[in-house]
Amino acid sequence: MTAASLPVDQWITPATTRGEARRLVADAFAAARLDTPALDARVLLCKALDIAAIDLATEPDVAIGPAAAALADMVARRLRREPVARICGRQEFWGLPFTLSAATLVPRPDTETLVEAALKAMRDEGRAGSRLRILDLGTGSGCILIALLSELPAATGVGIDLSPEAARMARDNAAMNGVGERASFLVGDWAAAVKAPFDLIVSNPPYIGTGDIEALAPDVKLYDPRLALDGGPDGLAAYWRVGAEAWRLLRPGGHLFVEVGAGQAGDVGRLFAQHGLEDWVAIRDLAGIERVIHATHRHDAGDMHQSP
Ligand SMILES: C[S@@+](CC[C@H](N)C(=O)[O-])C[C@H]1O[C@@H](n2cnc3c(N)ncnc32)[C@H](O)[C@@H]1O
Repeated sequence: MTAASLPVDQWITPATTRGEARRLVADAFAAARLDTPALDARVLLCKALDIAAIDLATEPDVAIGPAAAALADMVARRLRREPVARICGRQEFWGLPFTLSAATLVPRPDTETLVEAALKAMRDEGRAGSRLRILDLGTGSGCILIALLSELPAATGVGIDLSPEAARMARDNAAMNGVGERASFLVGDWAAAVKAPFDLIVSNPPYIGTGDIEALAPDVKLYDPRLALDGGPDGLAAYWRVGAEAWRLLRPGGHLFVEVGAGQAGDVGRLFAQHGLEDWVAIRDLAGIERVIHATHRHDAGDMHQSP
C-alpha cells in the first residue's frame, strides 16, 4: 500500500520530519500525475511550515510538529487538483505579489506579454513618464493594471470587473503594491459606466468557448471562476464589447491591448477593425503563440462615437 492510497493525515503526522514529508508529498503528487510534483511539494511545505526553501533544504531532520494538520489539508486539496496558487492564496505576476480569492483568476505568466507590449508602446512614444489614463476591462486580481502602474509613475488607472469580490481584491492588491492612490476599481458590465477618453485600454477578457470549458484541465475548470473563462459560444463575445468600448473611450491615437486565446488572433483583429480600430498587429508570447492584439484608435476626436 502506498501513502497516496491512505488519507493524507495518516501519513503526515507531527512526528514526520521535513525531509520525509517532502519526499512523501512529492511521491504522492507524482503518483497522482501532477505536472510539477517536487515543486508543488516544496512550495506547500514551506507555506504550511511558514519557512523559507533554504530552511527546508538545510534542516530536513526537524519534525514538522503541529503544522502537520495544515500540511495534510493542503496536500489533500492539491490532490483534488486545486492549484498551488489558490491553496497559498497568492501568486506572483510581473514580480509583484497578488492575493487571490475564489472570484479571481490566477494571473498567468502569458499575460505578462500584454504588460510588456503595452509598456513598450508607451516607451516608444516617449510617454512612459506622462500622466496616462489607463482602463483595464475585466480586471480580476488587478494584475495587469497594477503591473502597468508600477512601471508608469505618473499614470492613473481604472479597473472594472463584473464581480464585486474581484474588484475588492484588486483594490487590496493595488494598495499592497503601493499604487492604490493612482488606481480606482469599479463594479460594472465592461465599461458601461465609464466616460472620458483613455490613452490606453487593456483587457484579458474571458475567451474560452462555452463548449470547450468541460475539456479544460481540472485545475482550471474546477477552480477558476466561470465568469473569468466563459467567452460565449465562439469565445469571442467579450471582444465585441471591448472593441465597442475601446472605440468609444480611447482618445485619438490611443492604444488597445487585449489578450487572446491560441488561434483567436485573426478573428479578434478583424473584429476590432470592424469597430474602426486600425493597424492591428498580433504579438507572440514566449511559446511563439499569438497572444496579444494591439490596435490603435486613429480617428479625429470629432469622429468619436458618442455614448448612448
Ligand atoms: C480572464 S479573467 C482576467 C482577469 C485578470 N485581468 C487577469 O488577467 O488575470 C476575465 C475577467 O473578466 C471579468 N468579467 C467577465 N465578464 C465581465 C463583464 N461583463 N464586465 C466586466 N468584467 C467581466 C471576470 O470576472 C474576470 O475577472
